[in-house]
Amino acid sequence: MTRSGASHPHAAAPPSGVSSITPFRRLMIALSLSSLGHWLSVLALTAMAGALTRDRDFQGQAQVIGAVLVAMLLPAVLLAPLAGALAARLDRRLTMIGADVLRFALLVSVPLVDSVPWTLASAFLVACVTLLWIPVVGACGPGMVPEELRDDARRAGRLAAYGTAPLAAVLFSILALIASGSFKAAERADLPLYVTAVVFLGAAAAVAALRELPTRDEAGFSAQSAVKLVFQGLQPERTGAGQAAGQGEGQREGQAARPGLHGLALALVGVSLAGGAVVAVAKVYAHVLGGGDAGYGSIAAGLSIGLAFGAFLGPRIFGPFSRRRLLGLSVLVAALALVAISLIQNLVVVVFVSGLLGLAAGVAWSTGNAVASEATGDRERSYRYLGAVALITGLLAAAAVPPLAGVLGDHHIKLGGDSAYDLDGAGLALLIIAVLGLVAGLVSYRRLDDRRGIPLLPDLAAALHGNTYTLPEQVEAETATASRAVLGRGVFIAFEGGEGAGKTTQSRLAAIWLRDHGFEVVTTREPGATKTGMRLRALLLDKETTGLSDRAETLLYAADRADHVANVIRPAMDRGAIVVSDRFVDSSLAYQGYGRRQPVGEIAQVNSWATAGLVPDLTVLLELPPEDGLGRITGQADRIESEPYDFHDRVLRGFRALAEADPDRYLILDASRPQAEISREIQDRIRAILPDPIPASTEDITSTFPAITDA
Ligand SMILES: Nc1ncnc2c1ncn2[C@@H]1O[C@H](COP(=O)(O)OP(=O)(O)OP(=O)(O)O)[C@@H](O)[C@H]1O
Ligand SMILES: Cc1cn([C@H]2C[C@H](O)[C@@H](COP(=O)(O)O)O2)c(=O)[nH]c1=O
Repeated sequence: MTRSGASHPHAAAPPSGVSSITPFRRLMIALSLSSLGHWLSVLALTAMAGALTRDRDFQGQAQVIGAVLVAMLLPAVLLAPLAGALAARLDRRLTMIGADVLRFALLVSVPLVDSVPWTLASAFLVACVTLLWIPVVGACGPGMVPEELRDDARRAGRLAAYGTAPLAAVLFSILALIASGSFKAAERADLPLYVTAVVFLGAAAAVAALRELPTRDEAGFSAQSAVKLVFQGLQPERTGAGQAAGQGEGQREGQAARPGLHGLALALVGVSLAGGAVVAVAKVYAHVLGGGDAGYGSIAAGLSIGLAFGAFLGPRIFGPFSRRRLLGLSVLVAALALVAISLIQNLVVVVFVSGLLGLAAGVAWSTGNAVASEATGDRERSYRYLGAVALITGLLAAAAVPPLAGVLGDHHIKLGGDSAYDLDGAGLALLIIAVLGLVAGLVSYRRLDDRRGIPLLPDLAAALHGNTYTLPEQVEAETATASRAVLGRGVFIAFEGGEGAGKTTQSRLAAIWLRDHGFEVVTTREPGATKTGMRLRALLLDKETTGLSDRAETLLYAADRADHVANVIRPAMDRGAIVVSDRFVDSSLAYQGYGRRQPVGEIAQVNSWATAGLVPDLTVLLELPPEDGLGRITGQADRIESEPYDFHDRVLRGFRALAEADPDRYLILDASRPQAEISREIQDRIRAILPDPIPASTEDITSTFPAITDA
């Protein structure tokens, strides 16, 4: 049984316009070229290692190629903070141009020197230079756009940095095809190296043409140790000496209370291991399957194209499906794809199944990011954490899988009669990693699953149709709950949104409309609906209240809410009234969680206790850009309204994330539209949750609908 997800009449369009800022656009061109060079250099240097070891046995060749990958990943794991600190002291333009020219020179030198040690050394040096380049671009980009476009700028940067990977793989395959038809075996790896070098030269020229680079004085450099990020996990960040001294216990409790985060780490490791293992042996595996370097490039292309599609399409296709379930499932699909890659020894099949593995990994990446952001309330930090887990797992895969393939060696398995099955070392190593991935997938699915008892297949099928699956007995129970509303159980409707979005206006309009149709309605608000609440409101919103810690603020809002539920909401609902509240728990999740960057999961727990688990039957989310909402407010801004734009922007995004995570409970509306239009949509939705819907025809016939105007 399914029910429709919340209607989304207004999908908050991200502010557009970064591409119209010429210096930023030019920087993105330079970043795209440099990133293209980076991805090409990984393929070209590993191909060179393969060419230089072509006379060695499988084991020797796999190990040298694995060593090149390790040399290219190790600096990012060990030296990122050092490189960040160094880059911050250097001139930005010179660093970027110098880094590109250096990479050009290193790549040209590799075929000229033509030795394994120099190829390894160059791989390491190219990666070190890349490490200097990355923080400079990271620091320049956001400074070139206005504050409100910073998120867009970050997204554009990530697209340029990662979106070029599939292009690089396709280009490499084409170059490898050309080289195989034109050069001797010993020289076939040279062409991709020279082309990569030229791409870096192009990136240097693009930076040289960029006159408007911010100077070195501006802040914005950040490069954290991947190891530290992984060990720190998604624990709340310690921000002060007091916290460090006194809150260890609380943090441990918080971590344990955040459901699914252990499953999250395991899922990320599982999927990165599967992807990393394919990359680690793709070169030798393609050779075993008779594909040469073009085959190697095709496997990389399959993987990276799948990854891009998965990351982009996953959240769109599986919209209403539980993200936690989806994360566990995508790890299982990636591991199963790896089983197929290891056993079906046909290059074309391997390329396509690599695409499937990439697709699953992309879905896991975007879903993992959403799950982590939801738990921490900090998208950037979650993103960095995911990147660090993928990097370290990739490094381990590159270091361990090729030697494992060599040690395992080839196996000739007799299947009875004349038939036999050949399983080479690479295939066997991939099979072992696939089994590990399956275990990680199963355990993480169990730990992450937040819809236990709901069968998976109908749930998935409903999600693909844009709906959320509901058990028949659940629907009956919900209908019965609604029916009891007029018989003594009440209905609870909350209005949420940023400052000046129109919550007070719309909650009043809804209440008038409901009363007009005979319901007992209690309108209320947070904070400050009770006597104690009014004192808390004064304390919380008074600008004289300075130095209030984020945790104390959260608890004061929760205290107001506890009093509100116990003395106003519950009693009204118990006598069957409809309660309409201007703000409820989601305000704390959005303001104190996303706005103040505190863990959303922990705030939800505190509030669940404070409200004895009360959840609105419907939450109307009024979305309005902060500048518009704050512009609507007349009079002095209070303590929260006075927070910077960034804060209110995080709050807006926080509300959206909450609504998207539970679409059935929300009605998301574009609050910039005329009041009457908004209130009409709210009435339609309220009608649907009332036990005895007010027939629209009644209104038409009797014209009882009051002419409501804003007082
Ligand atoms: N749809 C609308 N279009 C234009 N103005 C509106 C709209 N809805 C409300 N307003 C006006 O915006 C101002 C703020 O509205 P309202 O007090 O309802 O917002 P709010 O979300 O409750 O604000 P706050 O966060 O301060 O509680 C009021 O002057 C109101 O008349
Ligand atoms: C319930 C709640 C509120 N806030 C903030 C949001 C607003 O800035 C004020 C309340 O003012 P309003 O004019 O009545 O909307 O408080 C919050 O930060 N956390 C909460 O839980």
